[in-house]
Amino acid sequence: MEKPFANQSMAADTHLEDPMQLHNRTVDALEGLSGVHPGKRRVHAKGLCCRAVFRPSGFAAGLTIAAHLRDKTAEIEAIVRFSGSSSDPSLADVLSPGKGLAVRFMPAGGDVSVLTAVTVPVFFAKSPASFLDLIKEANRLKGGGIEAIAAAAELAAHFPEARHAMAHVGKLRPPASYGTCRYYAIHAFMLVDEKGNRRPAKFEWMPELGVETLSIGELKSLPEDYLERDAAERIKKAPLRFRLNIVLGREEDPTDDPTLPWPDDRERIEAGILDVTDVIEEPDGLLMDPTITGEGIEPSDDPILRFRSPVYEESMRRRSRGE
Ligand code: HEM
Repeated sequence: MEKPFANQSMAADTHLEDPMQLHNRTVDALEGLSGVHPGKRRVHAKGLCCRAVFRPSGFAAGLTIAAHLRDKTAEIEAIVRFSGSSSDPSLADVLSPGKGLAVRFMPAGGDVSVLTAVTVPVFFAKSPASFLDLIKEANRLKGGGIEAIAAAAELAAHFPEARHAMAHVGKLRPPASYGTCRYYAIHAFMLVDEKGNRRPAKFEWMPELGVETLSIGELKSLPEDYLERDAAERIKKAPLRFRLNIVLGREEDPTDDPTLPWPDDRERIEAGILDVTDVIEEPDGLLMDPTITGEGIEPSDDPILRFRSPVYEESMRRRSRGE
């Protein structure tokens, strides 16, 4: 069966289906959160780029022909970007609620594959239109000077589909390190095997150092960019290591709604180990579009996943013009 979009971003397709340019209006609304910061991403504005190597375990070879997941003797080059979720690049690390880990796998002779993940397992909205409504509402509440906690309560009341994500965000504590977070790619993807069989799966990164957060007492003396400093210091001594889990979905598990978690007991396969080895300057034109999956992994029918492609391209277009 033809595999549409397997090796390219989905931006062009969504442009055709979207004469209203919802993605443009969404980027406008994201800019409303903390203003325009020239040259910066419209969210996840503050980040640290690193070089990494991924070593597949080979356990996923029966499930997918993806070049970076099959061969257990391979060493796959990767670029990693850790980030804080805020739209404001000057916000102190401790104040930015979620953290991100975006990985660009670059297998020799195979397709590039991007995996973006954050420290909450579900998303706030199940459709692009409701996401835009939610951001507009967040902007309105901010304009009204409502305090953060009251604003969050109001958002949760107006957007019931956001309740799981809000509950997770409410429980987040500042991490000890980018290397001590568990990161979830949230969406379902379809794994495609040699015979063309497709099955739904999710991805998550487990930190080798374990999950570690900071106590209130430890927060007092932290520099604003403590996470970047910590990562740079740790990486000088030893790679930051993460294990990639593939979570296998069952027929009844929703693939089109990123606000809903899958049950905890789903089978997990350890697909490989990522070693983050060096801090680097951000390469020009780095775009972590999650619909760039490469052969062997396809975006699912999740409308948020597909929508992210034109949004990220628009954010990239603006920031690369220095806007
Ligand atoms: C409607 C849904 C979403 C919108 C509109 C959105 C928007 C954006 C934008 C505009 C950027 C900056 C892109 C760039 O300039 O390169 C970004 C980055 C990012 N987003 Fe999203 N996002 C959405 C959903 C998600 C979800 C579900 C996740 C978690 C899996 C996520 C994780 C990230 C991460 C980790 C980055 C930083 C990527 C990097 O380091 O380059 N986003 N997002």
